[in-house]
Amino acid sequence: MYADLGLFINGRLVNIEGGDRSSVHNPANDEVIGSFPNASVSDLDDALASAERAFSTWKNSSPLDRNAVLHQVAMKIRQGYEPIARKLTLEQGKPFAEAVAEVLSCAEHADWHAQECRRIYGRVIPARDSSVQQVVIREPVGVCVAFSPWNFPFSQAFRKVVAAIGAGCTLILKGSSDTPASVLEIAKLFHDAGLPDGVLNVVSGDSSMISEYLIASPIIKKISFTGSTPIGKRLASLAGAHMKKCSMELGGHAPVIVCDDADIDNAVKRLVPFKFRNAGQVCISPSRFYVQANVYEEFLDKFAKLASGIKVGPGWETNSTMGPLVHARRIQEMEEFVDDAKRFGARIALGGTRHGSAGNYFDPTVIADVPEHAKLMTDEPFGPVAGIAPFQRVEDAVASANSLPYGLASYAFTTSIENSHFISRSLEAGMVSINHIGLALAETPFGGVKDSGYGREGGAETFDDYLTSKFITQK
Ligand SMILES: NC(=O)C1=CN([C@@H]2O[C@H](COP(=O)(O)OP(=O)(O)OC[C@H]3O[C@@H](n4cnc5c(N)ncnc54)[C@H](OP(=O)(O)O)[C@@H]3O)[C@@H](O)[C@H]2O)C=CC1
Ligand SMILES: O=C(O)CCCCC(=O)O
Repeated sequence: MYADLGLFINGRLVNIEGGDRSSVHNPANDEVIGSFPNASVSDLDDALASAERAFSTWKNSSPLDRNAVLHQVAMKIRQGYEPIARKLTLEQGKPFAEAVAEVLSCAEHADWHAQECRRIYGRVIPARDSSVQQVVIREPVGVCVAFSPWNFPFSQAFRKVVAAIGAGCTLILKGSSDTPASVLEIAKLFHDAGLPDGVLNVVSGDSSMISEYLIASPIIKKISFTGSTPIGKRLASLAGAHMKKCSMELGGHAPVIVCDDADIDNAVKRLVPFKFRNAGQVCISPSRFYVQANVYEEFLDKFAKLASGIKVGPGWETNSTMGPLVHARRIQEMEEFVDDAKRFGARIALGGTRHGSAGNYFDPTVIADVPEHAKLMTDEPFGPVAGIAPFQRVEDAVASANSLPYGLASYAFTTSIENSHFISRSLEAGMVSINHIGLALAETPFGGVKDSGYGREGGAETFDDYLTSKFITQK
């Protein structure tokens, strides 16, 4: 259990008990572990007023002050990550070691944004007339709203928080109803680090009501969403209707191209842990494996063998290397992927069924000879299921990789410079990782193309969506 949760508005935790509340369940055993308040319109108005009031000051804050708060948060994370990680595992299910890694990665995001927020440069444009001065300054867009997902409930919210407040914006943050405690921990960290009241506010409750109400508010100038493509399209159309800036980090269905000149052992060693990390509930999880025909059986055997060593169990058990799926409906979805692949003649090389009868556990699953038109090769599994298919020519594998409307992460393993250049330049994706897994670092841009969304989090681009350029010319 964890203490009952509240809303965090204007620097205070409110609605901690009573009122309209919803329960939070432990995905490992479906036990109730806590509850959170369902924000009312009045609560949302309080959050809007708080963020708007705070923006009038925070927009003019010194980069040194923002730098100090962000570095202080990084320090607090490194000192106090364990209880946060325990709550994360309790509500999301991932192994404790993964939860610790997720929380600690945010200390790096905080440090990166502390450094970068001092480099939000404008520019002077040489004028045609020497008596004229022309400058471009970059200003924070205003009050923002962010919706973060349940799969990385701390880090995916945190990345939005550090970008918004580092740019001088203020923020209303809503996490997933499956994992509400993690985002509240972020608000407490920033409050304790000296972030002024109202710069960061956290609400919870009915996501549809909250997003429709906040996005329509004239106080909100920008939205950021991480989640499914269907919901992303719905929110982007709402943002469009109200002319709000928008950044979307949506679904993916990451292709992996393994060429016959690849180091197969290296590929297997890196891909198996990353495929089954967080039970595959990762938007950049490798999920469509295209393996060149003459190394296909070798790769398949080694991949399935290494995956068979994964220990499925509760995240708090030290020997668990894969936890449950976040909610029960995902079990049914995994079963549909397996049944559909079998109907199309695919071969189950490992797993294929739920694990046990209690908790949302599904066995690590490897399915071979999956045809292009099978559901597993067209729809994002977002679970511990890998679809593998052979290819003859590298061009054919790239064509298959690009055949879906997704374009988030992509991977390739090859020792050929020619293959590496062709693949990395031809893949329609926001991110390409070759011969290793090197994405989602604080200093590198994270985001997609096509139906995987737009905008970037992290890297030198991280503040772009929270700033606007103002051109000033003076004679
Ligand atoms: N890109 C990513 O990192 C993520 C992608 N996904 C995608 O979502 C799919 C399944 O996850 P699932 O949770 O069922 O997906 P949903 O699209 O139902 O929910 C994803 C997230 O969006 C929020 N949400 C749902 N409706 C709205 C709304 N109208 N306004 C604002 N927020 C909303 C949810 O919050 P709440 O739970 O409170 O309703 C949840 O946090 C996966 O297949 C994957 O493609 C999911 C998580 C992360
Ligand atoms: O699935 C997502 O929401 C983002 C994945 C981030 C992975 C990471 O931080 O390592």
